[in-house]
Amino acid sequence: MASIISVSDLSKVYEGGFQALKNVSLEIKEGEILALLGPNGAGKTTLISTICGITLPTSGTISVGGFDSQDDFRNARALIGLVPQEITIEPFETVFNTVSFSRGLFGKNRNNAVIEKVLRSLSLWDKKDNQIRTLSGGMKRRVLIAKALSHEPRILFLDEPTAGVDVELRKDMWEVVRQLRAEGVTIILTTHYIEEAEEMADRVGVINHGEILLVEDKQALMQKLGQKQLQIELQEPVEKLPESLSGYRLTVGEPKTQLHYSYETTGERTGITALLADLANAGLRLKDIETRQSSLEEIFVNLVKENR
Ligand SMILES: Nc1ncnc2c1ncn2[C@@H]1O[C@H](COP(=O)(O)OP(=O)(O)OP(=O)(O)O)[C@@H](O)[C@H]1O
Repeated sequence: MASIISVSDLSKVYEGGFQALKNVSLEIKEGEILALLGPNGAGKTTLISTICGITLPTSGTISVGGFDSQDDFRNARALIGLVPQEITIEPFETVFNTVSFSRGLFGKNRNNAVIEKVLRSLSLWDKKDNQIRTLSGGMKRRVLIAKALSHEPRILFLDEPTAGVDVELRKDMWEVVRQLRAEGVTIILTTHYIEEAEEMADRVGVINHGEILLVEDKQALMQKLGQKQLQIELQEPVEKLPESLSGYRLTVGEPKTQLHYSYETTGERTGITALLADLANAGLRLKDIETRQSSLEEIFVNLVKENR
């Protein structure tokens, strides 16, 4: 697949001297969904804003559909729809007019058929005459997407599309994104949620402290990230594990009533069923069990170790 966006050696130092991006290079392929995963302050929004030409780079270049993001700003920007993190829409305007007005901002002629198609695809058509202030939070987010799509961009940026959104609505948003991809739109979304990246993306880029740590196919990355821990609470403390359990990746924790077992979520077998049976056979009585996923922070620590 050809690149639709090429970011090359991009750095951004904000006024005041803070360096938010450090020599970022990134190729975004036409038609893919790329998730940018990173903790707060990693530089995700800065990267998006710079690609969209809203923030000026300190050094480096960006090409969008072959247009330089600075020298050819208008042509580059016309290819992009941007859905910002915050909801900023005129409360008393109707849905239809809001979206139609956005199209005009890109110098495109009024085209009711396009606006209708966009609103229908986002299940907003029956709300077209409603004032924005009467919509639910989820619908307002859809209006933001509709605005971003009003000028028929080939690329859509979604900055944390599901932050603060309930589970049901999050799934809805995922469906909308999938549909857009099926229509050939290239989608870049930022997220804190591994689950979201796992669900949506073709490729995942991990960004931390202004640096891209890696960009990989989702499957390959999930294999790396797919470690979980089973924490077992025993009724009585153990000093040493019985010999019959030596085949398991099992360690005694602190206090000694705790056992830790780590396993691959992506593997065919987790070994949990056999482990629990063998614990019972060894006479160890369980009080409680709990599982936990490696946190983003732990994953980053591991990635940083691996990548330096
Ligand atoms: N206009 C600005 N001036 C100075 N520093 C800024 C400015 N905008 C962002 N920063 C800093 O740059 C860093 C990266 O911010 P950015 O918003 O890109 O992160 P992010 O990954 O999008 O975070 P979040 O997940 O919280 O949205 C942060 O430390 C932030 O404080």
